[in-house]
Amino acid sequence: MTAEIIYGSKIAEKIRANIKEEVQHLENNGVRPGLSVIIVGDNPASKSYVKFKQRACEKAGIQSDVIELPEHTTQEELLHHVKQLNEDPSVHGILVQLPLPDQIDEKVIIESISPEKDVDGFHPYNIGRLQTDQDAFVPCTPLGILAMVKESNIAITGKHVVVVGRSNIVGKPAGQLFLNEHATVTYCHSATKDLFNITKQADILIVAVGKAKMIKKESVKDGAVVIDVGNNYLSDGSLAGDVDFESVKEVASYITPVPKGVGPMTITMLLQNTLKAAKQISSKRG
Ligand SMILES: Nc1nc2c(c(=O)[nH]1)N[C@@H](CN(C=O)c1ccc(C(=O)N[C@@H](CCC(=O)O)C(=O)O)cc1)CN2
Repeated sequence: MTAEIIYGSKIAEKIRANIKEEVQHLENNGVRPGLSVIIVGDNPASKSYVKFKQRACEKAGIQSDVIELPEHTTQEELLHHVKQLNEDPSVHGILVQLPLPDQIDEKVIIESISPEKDVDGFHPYNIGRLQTDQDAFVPCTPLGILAMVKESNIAITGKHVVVVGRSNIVGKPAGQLFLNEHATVTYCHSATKDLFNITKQADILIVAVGKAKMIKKESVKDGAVVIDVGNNYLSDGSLAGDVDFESVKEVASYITPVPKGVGPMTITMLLQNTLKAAKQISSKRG
């Protein structure tokens, strides 16, 4: 079997075209969706992700502003910036790029973002709503994964979804999202015993651990759908996923590549969440 490749970049193009139209429509009614991104420090990967976000916003007609703060920024200073954005009526979405430097507590910052502007979907309010299957801002990467799976007409109900990784950004909400779609979900992590025996039982395998090429074909069931969230920069400057693409594509039915797989969908779901925030906030204001 050779897997069908799910190009997130292609699916993203279609969704972004629709978002652009909706943004235009909203603007014709006097509301220009606005996203503010805060980045602290000089992490090169974070800087390039923020650039992707800015460029995507521009193309979709979304107003985007980036606040760049130095590495030594204190938690109080960052809280002050978030507070200002919470109060700014032209800002519909607020995103603090992660990771943050050690002197800042990520959880405190995330909780300071107004839940109605939390387009990353990381605030406990939105996480709680996702967990109780209510409308919420859902974290962009899991939301993008679900959109790719649905767009590829892959059935989810009753399927065994194995999530490798338990981060708050990807692993945990991805499992929750697929549970809400009536999958049977197993989480695996660094303390999981006999990991590859469990990955081999997955109908849909989502890997988000940050270890280049750790999943080989021997750890994947014939016909499984394999979603690779990894973005690992190797010493030669190349980019690798968490899945050994060349080997796993021989046994999987569907596989996402890196790059051009999950990454572009993450950015697209950020645009979608920003549009949703702008619609909700403007309709409340009347
Ligand atoms: N506040 C947030 N911080 C972080 C998030 C997030 O969703 N919100 N996610 C990740 C990083 N991330 C977005 O911020 C992200 C990572 C990768 C990509 C992407 O498009 N990758 C490309 C390849 C990149 C390259 O060529 O260098 C791809 O996979 O095709 C987008 C967004 C951590 N922080």
